[in-house]
Amino acid sequence: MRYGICQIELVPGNPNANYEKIEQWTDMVMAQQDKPDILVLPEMWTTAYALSDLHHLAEKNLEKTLPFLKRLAKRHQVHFIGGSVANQKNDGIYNTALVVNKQGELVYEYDKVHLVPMLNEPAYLQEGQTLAKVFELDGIKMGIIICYDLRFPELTRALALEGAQVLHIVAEWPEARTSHWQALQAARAIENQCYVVSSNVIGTHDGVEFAGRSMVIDPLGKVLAKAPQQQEETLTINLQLTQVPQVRQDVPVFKSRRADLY
Ligand SMILES: NC(=O)CCC(=O)C(=O)O
Repeated sequence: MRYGICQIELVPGNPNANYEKIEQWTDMVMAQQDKPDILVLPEMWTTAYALSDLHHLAEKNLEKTLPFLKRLAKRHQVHFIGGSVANQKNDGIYNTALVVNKQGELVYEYDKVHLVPMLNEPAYLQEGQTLAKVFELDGIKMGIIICYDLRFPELTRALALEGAQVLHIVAEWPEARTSHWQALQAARAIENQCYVVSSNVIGTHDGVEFAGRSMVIDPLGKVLAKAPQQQEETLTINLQLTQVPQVRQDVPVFKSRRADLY
């Protein structure tokens, strides 16, 4: 499966500018001879962290982003791990991730369950109430979590126990905690013996500098690709996804784990 991973600088509080950026990026990446099968976008990519403006910027029930991604998916015959967006539901605004397949169908939707206090999310957003679940693209079981979720190993373990072979992390992770960003992704890959694919942003907003360094890590924890800190970048990489069963056989942590004790 060939991946195209988006690392960009967002325009905070300006969804139209960000839709335009993502459309241009998609058209550019899909114009390559060796086209990706799957594209990965970052967290809150329509608005960025313009939290105090979300009451008028958040879209209702994905009414803008879903048709937008469906249109691009069908135009280019490509799957989207569609990052996340500020999503107004009946009882408040959620940080909602979405996955759209190349037929233009919504495959999966997930509301971030761990809101990040360090970026003040709990003051503006509602926390999701449903555990992240596995979805399939081209017959491969996968999962998606959103940024701060990375700190909670239980969430990724639940996805791995459901059979996820690839974990996607869509993020706006700050530069101040870059060492955590890198170490935790490697830890999730190693302990769950799965691939980790992440998309982060660059730039600075409201005094917070973002870390970039979007990554691809294999099930042994080896970094296969890494974007720089302060540069827009597209990571393109072929993942054979054959390594997971072999690694799980060689180091059988899923057989050795004591589900009877914890
Ligand atoms: N957008 C986020 O969830 C940021 C997470 C973060 O800053 C951290 O975990 O540290």
